Amino acid sequence: MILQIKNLNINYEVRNGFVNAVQDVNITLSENETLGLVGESGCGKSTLGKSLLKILPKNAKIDGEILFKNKNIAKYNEKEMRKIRGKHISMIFQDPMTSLNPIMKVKDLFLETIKSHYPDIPEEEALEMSGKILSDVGIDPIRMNEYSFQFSGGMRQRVMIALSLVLKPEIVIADEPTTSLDVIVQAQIMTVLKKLKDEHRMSMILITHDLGVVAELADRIGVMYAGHLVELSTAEKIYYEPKHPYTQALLKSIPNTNIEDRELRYIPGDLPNLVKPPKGCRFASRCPYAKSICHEQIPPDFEVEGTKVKCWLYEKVKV
Ligand SMILES: Nc1ncnc2c1ncn2[C@@H]1O[C@H](COP(=O)(O)OP(=O)(O)OP(=O)(O)O)[C@@H](O)[C@H]1O
Repeated sequence: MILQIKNLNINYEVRNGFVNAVQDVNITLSENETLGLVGESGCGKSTLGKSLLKILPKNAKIDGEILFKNKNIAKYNEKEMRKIRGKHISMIFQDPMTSLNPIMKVKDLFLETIKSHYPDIPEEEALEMSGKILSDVGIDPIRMNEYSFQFSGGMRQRVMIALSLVLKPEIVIADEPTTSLDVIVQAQIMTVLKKLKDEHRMSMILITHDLGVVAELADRIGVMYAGHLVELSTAEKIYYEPKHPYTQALLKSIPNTNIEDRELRYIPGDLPNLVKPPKGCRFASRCPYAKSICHEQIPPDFEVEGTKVKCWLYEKVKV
């Protein structure tokens, strides 16, 4: 097990209290595994992803354990975390336009990243590493001498992926890596990411609001709703035997490619206010099956046919 997240709670301090963005989340990640993390905007996916690198804003407070190779990095200070970031755990952000410094040549972006972990590396060697990973993502190494603003959106995202992978981290966290790109470029980028992930035998956490994006890539999928991990199972079980009413609704809301049935189904209602979250299940007010206990008590994680599901409907099945 490369990563174990235990009882993770993340609260943002705001003027009127705390936003409970992540509550009591437990997840494990194995070597070479891809875990998809899905849910609609505001459910806490990015907060969880960023907490693993401790790059949350100052008003965020993390409780719980984040065990990376059995060491609790949740307790690490900034200096210790700097040794982890990029080299052991790296992140691909959703918008390469803002996360790549446009006034640096691409080769200098690589040199900066490599030298921050290997200060004594000869420049020639660092450039060779950079050229190799750039060609792996389909960019001619000669373009290292250009600035990132000279690249198209899809090419910038390839540069971003190459930069995140150049130090061969054990875990890469990809946060909506293709959201800002058109569908064809999205597919190309995901193919590159999958190929490199397999070649380098990395583990990946793929964060997205789009269940379709994780369909082919993820081994397991975690579904988040309003700060709770409501369901966790293999990708197959999530698609073919979804257990949580929210997962079921999310699957129904995927636009159908069949022209005859092009109805996009929305889930009625809104996400709850996370400053004053509901007492029980956070999906209860939108759930067609809600019973009284759902409004009163947070469901535990029930284990049903190999799926972890946080829902009172499974109370009688098995705890
Ligand atoms: N800096 C912050 N201060 C206060 N609250 C925040 C802050 N950042 C995020 N939040 C809140 O935390 C909750 C989770 O946000 P988060 O961005 O993790 O969700 P998300 O699922 O990744 O959404 P998106 O896909 O839109 O980024 C939301 O209610 C959000 O408003």
